[in-house]
Amino acid sequence: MDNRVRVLEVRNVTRRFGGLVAVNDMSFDVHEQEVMGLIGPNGSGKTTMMNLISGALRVSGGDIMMDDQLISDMPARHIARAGVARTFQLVRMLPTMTALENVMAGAVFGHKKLWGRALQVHAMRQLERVGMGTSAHLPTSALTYIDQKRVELARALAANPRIILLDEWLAGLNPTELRTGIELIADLRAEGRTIILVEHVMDAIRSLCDRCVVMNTGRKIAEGTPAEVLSDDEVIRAYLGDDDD
Ligand SMILES: Nc1ncnc2c1ncn2[C@@H]1O[C@H](COP(=O)(O)OP(=O)(O)OP(=O)(O)O)[C@@H](O)[C@H]1O
Repeated sequence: MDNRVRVLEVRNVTRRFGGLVAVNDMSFDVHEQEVMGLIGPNGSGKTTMMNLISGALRVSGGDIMMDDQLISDMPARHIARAGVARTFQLVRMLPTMTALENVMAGAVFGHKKLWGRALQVHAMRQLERVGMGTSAHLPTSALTYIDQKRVELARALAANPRIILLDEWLAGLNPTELRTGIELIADLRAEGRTIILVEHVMDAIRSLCDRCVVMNTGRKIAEGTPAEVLSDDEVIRAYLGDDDD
């Protein structure tokens, strides 16, 4: 019997850009406290799928449910309030604002409204959570890349999300930073959060993901544990084809 609690249900979701079908009839579930990897070659539709979940893009067809709420009909800010937070492939922060101010801005999108001193304390806790407490008052433009990524994660956490969408959050890190990053994501799962990550770093996929959904040209071509999908013939062909491009 499957005892896992489903938090997100993607059903027959399609997204077109003019004549291009970037996401084509995708269906998958995400369970509570699971790290689910959304993987696939470049241009296979992963970021578009994340944008559909967060509401940054509207679906052309199909449904996305979170618990019993139909989120694919909601504007992005309502989806955020329902408990979905994200980081971006390219770090997006206000460079002249301090780390703390950026994280405070993130808290505003959450489902728990905080103001003034309480907001500041809450934001500071999130920075400490990602090891950035001592840099709280630096402008984000003065931070290294990994530190900017940490602040971005703290900003996502400030909304106290149930589901966190990480789009290549581990990309561009050196091996030591990568280990720290992987531990941080594992800790988030341990504290009860559900994580969907788009990732190309195979070590991270192997060590973090409970399950992976593999996309190629907008479609799901495999689903299973990292070991299962990474030994799947169609998945191997899709990745090799990508290398030939
Ligand atoms: N706003 C857009 N308008 C038109 N086409 C788009 C748009 N966004 C994405 N696409 C196209 O949709 C397809 C899927 O892109 P997407 O960025 O989702 O892939 P991806 O798997 O995330 O790729 P990568 O691993 O390179 O980030 C690509 O062909 C891309 O050019």
